[in-house]
Formats: sequence, C-alpha cells, structure tokens
Amino acid sequence: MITKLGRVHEINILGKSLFRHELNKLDIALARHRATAPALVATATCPSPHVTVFDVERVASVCSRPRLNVVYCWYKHGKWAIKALEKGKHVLLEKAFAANDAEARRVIETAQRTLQHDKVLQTHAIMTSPVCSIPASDIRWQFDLAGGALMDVTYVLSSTRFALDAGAPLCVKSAHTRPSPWDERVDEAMDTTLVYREGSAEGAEGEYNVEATVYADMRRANVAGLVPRVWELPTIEVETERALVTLYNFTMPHRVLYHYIATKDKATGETRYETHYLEVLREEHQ
Ligand SMILES: NC(=O)C1=CN([C@@H]2O[C@H](COP(=O)(O)OP(=O)(O)OC[C@H]3O[C@@H](n4cnc5c(N)ncnc54)[C@H](OP(=O)(O)O)[C@@H]3O)[C@@H](O)[C@H]2O)C=CC1
Ligand SMILES: O=C1OC[C@@H](O)[C@H](O)[C@H]1O
Repeated sequence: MITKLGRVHEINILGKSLFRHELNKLDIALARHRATAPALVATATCPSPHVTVFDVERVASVCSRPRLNVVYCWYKHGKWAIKALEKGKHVLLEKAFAANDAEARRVIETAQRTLQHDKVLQTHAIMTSPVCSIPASDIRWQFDLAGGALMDVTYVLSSTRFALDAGAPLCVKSAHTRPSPWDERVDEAMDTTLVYREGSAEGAEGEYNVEATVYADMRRANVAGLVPRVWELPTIEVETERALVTLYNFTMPHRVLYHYIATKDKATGETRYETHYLEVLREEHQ
C-alpha cells in the first residue's frame, strides 16, 4: 500500500530516479498502443516484471480494479491522468504532465478533489548506539565540535520530516536529556516530543499538526547488560488512519545488517513486509 505519493509537481521533478527506485511499487503503466508497450517498458532504466502495461484507452476500466493503486503515465497529456484520478488512483506523471495551462489546472483540481491521503496521526523515530560503542575520545562527545546524541543521530529528525513532508517543527512539546558523563552540556540521550505541520516542507503552509516523538541515544544500555539493542537501529514508525508503517534500519539497508518496511493494515491486522537492500538495487541497475 502506498499511502501517499506526494504532490504532482514534486513527482515530476523527481523524474528518473523515482522511476528507478519506485518501479517495483507501481502496479500498472499506460501505453498509447498495446503493441508498443513492451518496448516502452524495456527502455525504462530498470524494467520491472511487476509492471503491467495496458492500452491507455483502457485506463478507465483498468483503474476500476481495486488492487491497483498507482498509475505511471509518461505522456504530456492530462486526460489519462484525470481518468485515473477520477477512479481514485494515485498517478505518477512525467513532465510536462499536461499540454497547456487549462489542462494542468484540470489535473490538479481533479487530484485535489479525488486523492485521499491517509492522514498521519503520529510518528516515532529512534536510533541508538550500544554503550561503549563510541569511545570517550570520539568527536561525538565533544561540545566544541557540536557533539551530542541529537546532533549525531539526526536521522531521527530527518526521517520524521520526510514522513511528514514537513519543515522545522512548530514547537518542542517536551524534551528530556541524559547528559554525557564527560560533559554535561552534551546530551548522551535525547527523548523529545515535537509538533510538526504536515506538508510544510519548503515553506508550504501545510495541512495539519502532528506530534512526533524521537529518541536518540549514543550510550544505550544493553539488555541485561549483555544484549545490544539491534532492533534500535534507525527506525521510524508512522501511524496513519489506516496503517502502521515501520521502516527498520532505513539508513543502512544492507543485507548484513538487515532492514524491512512493514505495513500493518489496521482494519485487517495483516502486516506486509518488503525489503529494498542497497546491494540488490545496485546489482539491478548495473
Ligand atoms: N553521513 C553518514 O552516513 C555518516 C556521517 N558521519 C559523520 O561524519 C563525521 C565524522 O565521523 P567519523 O568519521 O566516524 O569520525 P572520526 O573520529 O573517524 O573522524 C573525526 C575527524 O575529526 C577530526 N577532529 C578531531 N578532533 C578535531 C578538532 N578538535 N577539530 C577539528 N577536527 C577534529 C579528526 O582529525 P584528526 O585525525 O586530525 O584528529 C578526524 O579527521 C561526524 O560528524 C559524523 O556525524 C559519521 C558516520 C556516518
Ligand atoms: O552518522 C552516523 O551514522 C552511524 C552512527 O553509528 C554514527 O554515530 C553517526 O555518526
């Protein structure tokens, strides 16, 4: 399930790189002539066996299929995108996504009217390093070098902002620190709740406020003094109205370290797991 693909104009800017990395998540593609469709897919940077190509004139009937959720359209016309949007599908459009101003406005108006974003209710991001894994001499502990847990594992903040498509937080609701044993000005751990405005990235007004908790710890105690908490590799949980999405180890998705993206459907209780290892992506793109 893709809960939110982003605004139409941002998708266009992302272009090929999004196509390359997101292709496996796409369900259908549209081609002007069914006969030429395989050739079109073959020219893609990373042809995916998961993409089914349909004659674009069939978009309305194809989009009636409930399991299809995203339509990738690489034509400079909005009419097919509008049909897909009318069926409640997300659309991924190549530039220019419309032939003229009026058509562009129709696409945007249709998207705003039909796309139902799964509203984000809250997020929780965590990243910890086991006690003794960072020696006392490390720059991460030095106040003059901007040391401290939140400064070092800032991924908890960047992932939160990514999930919420948000700019800087509106306010700090609470913040609890555990000072470093070597310098109390440096946070060894930080546990904070921030309020963000969803959609406020790059100066946008945004839509609604969301509470986000983050926990960063550079000297996390082992369980029973022995077991490092490997499950606290950088992880973010994003709770939406319909799902709980967990991205485990999103910064270092290597096979050795393991990672996953879990999507739990709140209605059915079912959880779907997927992995996107860097090595696999690299191999596929060579
Ligand atoms: N983007 C990413 O994925 C990652 C980013 N990082 C970031 O990279 C940075 C370096 O981390 P890491 O390589 O592990 O650290 P290292 O301890 O290996 O390197 C630290 C560097 O800082 C220099 N240094 C030490 N003291 C001072 C000082 N007082 N003034 C100026 N320079 C100093 C050292 O130089 P000298 O040898 O001369 O003492 C050394 O080159 C950190 O800021 C970290 O947050 C780290 C890991 C991953
Ligand atoms: O950037 C980083 O990524 C890996 C962490 O273990 C490290 O402390 C941090 O600097």
